[in-house]
Amino acid sequence: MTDALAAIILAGGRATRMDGRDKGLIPLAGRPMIAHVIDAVRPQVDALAINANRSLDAYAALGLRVLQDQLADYPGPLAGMAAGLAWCPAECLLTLPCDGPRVPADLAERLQAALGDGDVAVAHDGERLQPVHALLRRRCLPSLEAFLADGGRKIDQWYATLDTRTADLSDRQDLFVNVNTPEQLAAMTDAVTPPECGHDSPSLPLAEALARVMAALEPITGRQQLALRSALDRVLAEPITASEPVPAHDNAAMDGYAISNGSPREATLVCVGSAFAGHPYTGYLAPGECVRIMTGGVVPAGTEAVVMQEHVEATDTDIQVTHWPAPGENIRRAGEDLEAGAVVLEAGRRLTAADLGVIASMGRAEVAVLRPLRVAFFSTGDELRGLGQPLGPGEIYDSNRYTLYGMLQHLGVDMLDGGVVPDDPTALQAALAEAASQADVILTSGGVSVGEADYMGEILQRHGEAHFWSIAMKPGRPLTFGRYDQAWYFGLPGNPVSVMATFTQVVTPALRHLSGEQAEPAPRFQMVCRTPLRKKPGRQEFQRGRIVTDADGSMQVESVGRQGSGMLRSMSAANCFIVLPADQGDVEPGDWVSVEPFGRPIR
Ligand SMILES: Nc1nc2c(c(=O)[nH]1)N[C@H]1C(S)=C(S)[C@@H](COP(=O)(O)OP(=O)(O)OC[C@H]3O[C@@H](n4cnc5c(N)ncnc54)[C@H](O)[C@@H]3O)O[C@H]1N2
Ligand code: MOO
Ligand SMILES: [Mg+2]
Repeated sequence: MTDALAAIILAGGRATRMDGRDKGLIPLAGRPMIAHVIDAVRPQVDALAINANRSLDAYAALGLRVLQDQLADYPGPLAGMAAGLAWCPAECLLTLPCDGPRVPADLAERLQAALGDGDVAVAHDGERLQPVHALLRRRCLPSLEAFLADGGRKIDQWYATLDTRTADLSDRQDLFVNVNTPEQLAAMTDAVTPPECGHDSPSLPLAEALARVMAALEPITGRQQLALRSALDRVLAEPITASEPVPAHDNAAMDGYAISNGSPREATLVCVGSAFAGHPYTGYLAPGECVRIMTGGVVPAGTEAVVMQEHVEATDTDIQVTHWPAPGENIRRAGEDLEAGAVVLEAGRRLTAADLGVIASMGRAEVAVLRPLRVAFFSTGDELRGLGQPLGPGEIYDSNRYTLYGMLQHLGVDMLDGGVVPDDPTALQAALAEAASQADVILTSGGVSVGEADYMGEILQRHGEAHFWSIAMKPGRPLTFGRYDQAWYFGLPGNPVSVMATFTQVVTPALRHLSGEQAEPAPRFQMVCRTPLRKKPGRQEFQRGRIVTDADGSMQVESVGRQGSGMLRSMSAANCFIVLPADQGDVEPGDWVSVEPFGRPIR
């Protein structure tokens, strides 16, 4: 790269082929077509943006700036180029279409070499100019704006007014192949899938997919005022502040005697009264005096310390201290638990059992929480039967709705179970529309891979908004995220273990965020693995493991055995995921691994 370069990928056109679908977002080898263009261009330029006029959120979710045409009615690529030049933070702007994913690594360099001191360099494929594959100087913007204002729409006509150079790219024919028909899409899929990677074709790291999901989601804001008990597991809508100190008074931590300040150590102290919990002693302790006090009793004024009754010799009227306490010993100070005015619990906290107690300790009977998230879910597949029905040939029972039910229940959401929907686009779309009319989030399982009965992505693409990801995670590679009407959509892969893995790793943090929760990621620990683990480098794996405690009390982890993504029993037998990084190979006994335990013992 010589001079600073920016690029704009043109996705603003009105698609007239491929059923009018937004070309850049059509899935190609598991990812939106434009993602392939982005990957190829990004290393060649200093700044990169997308020109689009619809599906703006879907484009923005790719992590790039999205620029819309300034002119109405899709006047063609020139309007996108104008938007790009107006934004262009560099001397020159590379332009290229979103539906030509096979961008050579030297495209920018070749155009730059041809540009010299001209205004624009345009690619030539050996037969004709390819006008949207161009490198423009930023100084062309006024000329372009004037051309458009005069009603100019033809790109070649505008180029004719400039110092236009030609870049011979006839040896880079792949660049000019774009996708207009399903057949071309199939051919392109083969072309962009490197044969040596096969099944593990270009994929997105899980962390990246999660970051994209989180960036897209807007937490709900509806509130409810609830009685304290009903607020368990709900998300606080506002911070809780202590109006009074807790405890309100200095009080005894032991059953024994409050002994007065300045009493000589050998003295016999006269017992002048009692301070039981709820029954304070109201007088002042003078030197040589003590008060019988019970745990929780208010410490009288003039007290130096509380001595536990095991450390005195007592008669009915006086005591002799055998182990003199340090000043302040066994006194719990006012405000040591909660200081007056302090924020005790932050907004966004999901209330635990301990939190209910803390709030109760301040005397509050009600709290403001966010409304529960409404999550609709259904299973997809012609082979699925409900429980209790007889199975026909090739049929299986639907288990995903039961694991989803369990995991959603633990997240405290309101659930709408949509049952099983067959692999039929009309029925699936109707189910999505129904779910979207009632829920904030729709979860489905199955039908998101590349099979001929995998319709979910296509339906979302036509009627909603979809991002298809091939995530470098095992199990759980295919995942669709998007929107249907106003509802967020997660299409989980059908394999039962994949459902649970993608749910814990993507859906759980997403639902927590949508619920307004300020959630911490699930904790992971390093542990020695005592069984061998088979692992091919390529995808981050979530193998099912069991944490076991040794005779000496130290924790180790072992595999639960076979790890197929259809073997749900492996999840049942496990109490943790063994999380193996993408580049990791086999694990030998004694190697350290990262472990993510399931569940939380207290919450
Ligand atoms: N040619 C390729 N095939 C597959 C790929 C691939 O990359 N290329 N990916 C595989 C991976 S990895 C997964 S995961 C699955 C995901 O498949 P789908 O999301 O399309 O799900 P289905 O095809 O509908 O079903 C897959 C599997 O799961 C069973 N299933 C589905 N729903 C349920 C349910 N509710 N309860 C129990 N079992 C269910 C279904 O019967 C299938 O056996 O794609 C691979 N293929
Ligand atoms: O990702 Mo799939 O879940 O390997 O079976
Ligand atoms: Mg499938």
